[in-house]
Amino acid sequence: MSSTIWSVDDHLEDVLAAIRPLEPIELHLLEAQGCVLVEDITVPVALPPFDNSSMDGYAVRTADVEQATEEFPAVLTVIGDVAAGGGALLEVGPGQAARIMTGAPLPAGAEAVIPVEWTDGGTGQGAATTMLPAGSSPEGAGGEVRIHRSVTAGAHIRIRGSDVRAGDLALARGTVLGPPQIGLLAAIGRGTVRVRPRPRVVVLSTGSELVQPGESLSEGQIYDSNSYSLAAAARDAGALSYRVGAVTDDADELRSTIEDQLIRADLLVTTGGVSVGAYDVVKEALASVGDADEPGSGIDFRTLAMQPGKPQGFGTIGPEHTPLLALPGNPVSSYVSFELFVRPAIRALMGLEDLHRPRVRATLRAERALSSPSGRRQFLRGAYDPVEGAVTPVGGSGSHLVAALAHADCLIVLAEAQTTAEPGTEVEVVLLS
Ligand SMILES: Nc1nc2c(c(=O)[nH]1)N[C@H]1C(S)=C(S)[C@@H](COP(=O)(O)OP(=O)(O)OC[C@H]3O[C@@H](n4cnc5c(N)ncnc54)[C@H](O)[C@@H]3O)O[C@H]1N2
Ligand code: MOO
Repeated sequence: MSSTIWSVDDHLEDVLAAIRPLEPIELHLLEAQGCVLVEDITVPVALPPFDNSSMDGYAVRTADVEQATEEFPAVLTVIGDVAAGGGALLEVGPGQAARIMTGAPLPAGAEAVIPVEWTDGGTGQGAATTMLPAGSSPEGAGGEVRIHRSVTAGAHIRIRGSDVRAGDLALARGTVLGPPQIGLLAAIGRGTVRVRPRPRVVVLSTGSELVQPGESLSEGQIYDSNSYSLAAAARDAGALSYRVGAVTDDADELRSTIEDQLIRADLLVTTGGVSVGAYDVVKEALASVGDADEPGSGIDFRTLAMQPGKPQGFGTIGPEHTPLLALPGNPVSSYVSFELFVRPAIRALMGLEDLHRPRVRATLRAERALSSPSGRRQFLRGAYDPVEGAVTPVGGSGSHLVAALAHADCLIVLAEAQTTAEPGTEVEVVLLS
């Protein structure tokens, strides 16, 4: 570890400078959720593809219903049914109506649709509330219908191409595919799209004291929470995450585990073993994984001007120069480090433009002033109140406070030069959700 102290911003810049967006691949729609589109998508067929009804009702010619009222209904002959997805179309002539279902193609001759509630539904009674079920006349509607209201041409009709027309740009490259975008792609018949894939992120924790949840603890042992929180955080950031349970403090074992994992990793994250202790195995193991003949490879261990998260390792390893971030072991330190450095790296691999969490200014709501170490940017856990634009600290500054972290939804940022923050003053807040 060099004696230089790095700023949070310089470290982030170095991390992002080493990240290249992943090569695009063709994915099925649902697998592309959350991914960035790398092609412009043109509409091949108009939406809707044909003029169709927006209501269950009767397709009519407007001249036939011009004078229609409930007292003096227009009486039309029903020539049959048009159902959504139906085949051969009917033709509506003067004095005629076709019973039509929502989404069904408008038959030739018809100019508007009268909702069934504005008719007697063919019953000869008063206003209908619904159509008679098809089961009661399987051959389709016939007889007469009494129409109680007039309509103008085009009423209750969705015109072909009124949503998008063939040749329109459906989605531009660079679009992030959320549920409505995936719906549009499906609606225009696209089954697959070219996107940057989700990065595969391998998370492994180190420490001989670590036991997997569900097993029993012996004296001096603790449960491995980092590999869980960070695997979940990686998934939350958009990655496919692979959690590797804790590796003991043995440099050879760690090196061989990392080498084994490289095959399925676009990014590796380790926690623990980066400080100055005698068993800080990550530093020991990773000092020699870089290829000495390859410029830029290898892991650099640094001290950052931040709290928590002071010791950090970063570099690339293996034949593919896979980026690796070695985060400190304290649970809050590893989580905050993930938020600040790993999450943006995952998003950069995905080709997203927006790499960072939103930041807001909020009024500090606290019983006493907060203190922060001089020369280090402090990230305290907080609860943000968007209605009041206020933030309340949750727990203290200790980097072992996992329970407080679980009850926080933001980080309160105190700048390097700031050693106190008085209640009622404005502070910077990073929103975590
Ligand atoms: N003499 C010094 N000691 C320490 C310094 C220092 O500058 N001088 N820095 C402190 C800071 S700050 C941090 S942060 C930690 C970083 O330590 P390591 O990255 O080497 O992490 P470990 O020693 O392995 O563990 C630290 C702490 O976290 C617990 N831990 C580790 N992994 C997990 C896990 N997967 N799940 C839950 N908890 C975990 C571990 O048991 C330790 O309590 O160093 C300080 N020391
Ligand atoms: O940097 Mo350590 O992360 O202060 O606890």
